[in-house]
Amino acid sequence: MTKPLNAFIFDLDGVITDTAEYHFLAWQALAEDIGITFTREDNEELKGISRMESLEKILEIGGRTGDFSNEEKEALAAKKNDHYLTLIQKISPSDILPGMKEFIFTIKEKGLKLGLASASKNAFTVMEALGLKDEFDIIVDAKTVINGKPHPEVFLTAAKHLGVDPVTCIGVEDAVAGVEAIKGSNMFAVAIGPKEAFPKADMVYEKTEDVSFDEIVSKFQQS
Ligand SMILES: O=P(O)(O)OC[C@H]1O[C@@H](O)[C@H](O)[C@@H](O)[C@@H]1O
Ligand SMILES: [Mg+2]
Repeated sequence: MTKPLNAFIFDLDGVITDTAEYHFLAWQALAEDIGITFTREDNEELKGISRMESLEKILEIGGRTGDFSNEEKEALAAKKNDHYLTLIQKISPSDILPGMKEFIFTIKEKGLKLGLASASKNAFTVMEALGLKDEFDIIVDAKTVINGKPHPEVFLTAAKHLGVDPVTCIGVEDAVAGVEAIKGSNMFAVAIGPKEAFPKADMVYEKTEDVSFDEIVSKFQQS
């Protein structure tokens, strides 16, 4: 008997579009403003992590934990978000990462459900700009859940809204925290990025253009 497959649940930033780069640029500018050197390597740890948690990590990197009041931290996070919103203003459907549009439409053609599980409060804005908002059956973002990734809540909420059992879902992520959230939800995890970064993923593709629907489904069936 083949294992039932009902849905694919995607992360957004860094999987469907390269907003991960814009998050990095906006954080880097903010870090510089407060005298902190923030590198691309540091940024890897922030992928999938909420806005406020990301700020805390940056302050930790710069040895400035405790230097700012809660109000000041809110203001810093708001400043980063304003910058990020400026950077994403130009996003259009041409910014969908290579192979992802075809992948998403194959999933739909096969009659499977599509969900989005994003740690971003800007997920709807970005999905709208990409022209993908109405293609997804459910979008769950950071505004609708209490616990951020690596907690499984965002993936479990998406599965619940889709009316499917998490074990019949495949999650797609580019963040270590995200893969942890998928596995914590009892879903099959596909990671995008360097193989060595994702020991917990069921499958890893280095780049989005390498993603193969048939290969993923076959590995899922064998799992
Ligand atoms: O600040 P936002 O848009 O709510 O995003 C929160 C987080 O969203 C995640 O999707 C990104 O991977 C993180 O880098 C980002 O910090
Ligand atoms: Mg991501």
